[in-house]
Amino acid sequence: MALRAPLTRAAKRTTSITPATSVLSPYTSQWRRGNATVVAPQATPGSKGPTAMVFMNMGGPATTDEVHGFLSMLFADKDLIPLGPFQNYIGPYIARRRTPKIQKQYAEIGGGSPIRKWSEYQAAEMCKILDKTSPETAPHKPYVAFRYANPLTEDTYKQLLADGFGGGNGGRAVAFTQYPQYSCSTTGSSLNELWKWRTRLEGKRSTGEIEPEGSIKWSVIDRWPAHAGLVEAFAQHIEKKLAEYPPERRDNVILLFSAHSLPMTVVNRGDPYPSEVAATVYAVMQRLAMKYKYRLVWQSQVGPQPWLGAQTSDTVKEYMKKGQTDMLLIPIAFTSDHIETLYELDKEVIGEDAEGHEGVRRVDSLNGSPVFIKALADIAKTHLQSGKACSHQMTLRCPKCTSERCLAQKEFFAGQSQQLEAAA
Ligand SMILES: C=CC1=C(C)c2cc3[nH]c(cc4nc(cc5[nH]c(cc1n2)c(C)c5CCC(=O)O)C(CCC(=O)O)=C4C)c(C)c3C=C
Ligand code: FES
Ligand SMILES: [Fe+2]
Repeated sequence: MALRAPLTRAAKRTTSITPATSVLSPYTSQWRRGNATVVAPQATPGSKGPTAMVFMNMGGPATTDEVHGFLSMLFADKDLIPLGPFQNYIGPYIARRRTPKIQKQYAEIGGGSPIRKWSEYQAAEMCKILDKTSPETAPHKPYVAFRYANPLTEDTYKQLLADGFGGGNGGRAVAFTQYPQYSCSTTGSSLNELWKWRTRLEGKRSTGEIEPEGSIKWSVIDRWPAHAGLVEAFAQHIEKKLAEYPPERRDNVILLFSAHSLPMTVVNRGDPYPSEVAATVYAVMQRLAMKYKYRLVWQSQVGPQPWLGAQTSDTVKEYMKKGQTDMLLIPIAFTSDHIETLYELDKEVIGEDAEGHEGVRRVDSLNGSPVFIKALADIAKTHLQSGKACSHQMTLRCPKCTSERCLAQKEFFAGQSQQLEAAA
C-alpha cells in the first residue's frame, strides 16, 4: 500500500472540514488582511475560475549578491541535502564556503540566473493560451513559487491570499512543477514546502481543530516526462542544432542527453527520477526515429559521496579519446537556462573538457519555445479537466522513505480530491 494507513487519515480529515464557519473565524467571504479588505477574485461568467497556476521550481540567484542566500536555503533543505542532526550548523558553513566559487560562476554567465525571467514568461504565456482553451476555468492567473530564491513559496502563498484566493474565499490553485521528471529532492521538496506554508497560513492551528472553511483547493501537476508536446519541443531543438553540422557528419553525431545527477543514496531509496528521465530520452529518440546513437549521462555532482553516472564530462573526454569528436549535448531535465547549462556545459564541458572542439555543441534550452509553452497549456488543460488532485503515482512513497514530511504532504494533496469533487 502506498501511504501509511492509505489516505484514510486524509480522507477523514477532508470529508469533515466544511461545517458552518465559526463566528470567531477570520475566514469569511470578505475579510481583512492588515488594512486592506480582500475581495474574492472575479470569475468569468459561466466559469469555475479564477484559477491560480503556480509554477514551482528551485529558482536561482538573480544577482551575485543573492548567491549566499540561495545556497543557505539550499543547504538547509533536508529533502535535498540531509546533513543529520547538525544541519543547522553544517548547512550554513558549507553555504558560506561555497559562495565565492558559485558567485564567480554566476558572474561569468551574466551576473545571475535567468530562471525567474523564463518562469514568469512561460507561466504568463501559458495562462493566455489556457484562457482560450479552458474557458470553464478562466481566468487563469500566473504565479511563480521558488524553493530557494525569490519569489519564495511563502511570499507567493501570501500573494495568493492577498489576491483573494483562499482565506475564506475558497478558489482553486494548481501547483505545476516545472521539473518534467519527479524526484523527491526537487518536486517533492517544493511540495513539502508548499504544504508547510499551506498549513501555517491556512491550515488547522492546533490538533483537533477543524480546517478553516474556504481555504484554497489545491491540485498538483507532479510529472510530465513523456508528454508529446515536451518531446516535440526537445526534438525540434535537437533537429535545429543537428542541421548546423555539415550533412556528411550529421548522421554520426552522438546525442548526449545530460541530466542533473542524484546521489546513489537517493537512487537506492527508490527515487523515480532516473527512470522518468530515461522515459523522456526514449520518447525523444522514438520521435527522432532512432536515427542517431545516444547516451543518457549525468552532470553536476556535488560533494564526495557516490552519484549516479556516467558523468557528462567523463563521457565527453572518453569519446574524444576514442576519436569521436561530434557530440551534441542536450539538457533534458531542466526547461530553461541555468548555471548547469550556461556554465557547466558551455564553459567546463565544451570549453575545457572538449577544449572548445567545434564538433561538441549544445542544444538550446526550451526557454521561450512556443511549442513548449503550448505543451504546458495542454498539460494544464488535461489536468484541470481530469478533476484529479494529483497523479496516482504521486501517492506511492519511495520504498525506503522514512520522511514524515513526505507522508503528510502526500496525504494532504491526495486528500484534496474530495475538495475538488465537492466543488465540481
Ligand atoms: C532536475 C534537476 C535537479 C536535480 C534532480 C537536482 C538534485 C540535486 N541537486 C543537489 C545540489 C545542488 N544543486 C545545485 C544547483 C542546481 N541544481 C539544479 C537542478 C537539480 N538538482 C539546478 C538547475 C541548479 C542551478 C540553479 C540555477 O542556476 O538556476 C546546487 C548549487 C550550486 C552548487 O553549489 O554547485 C547544489 C549544491 C543535490 C544534492 C541534489 C540531489 C539530492
Ligand atoms: S523520499 Fe521519496 S517519498 Fe519520501
Ligand atoms: Fe541540484
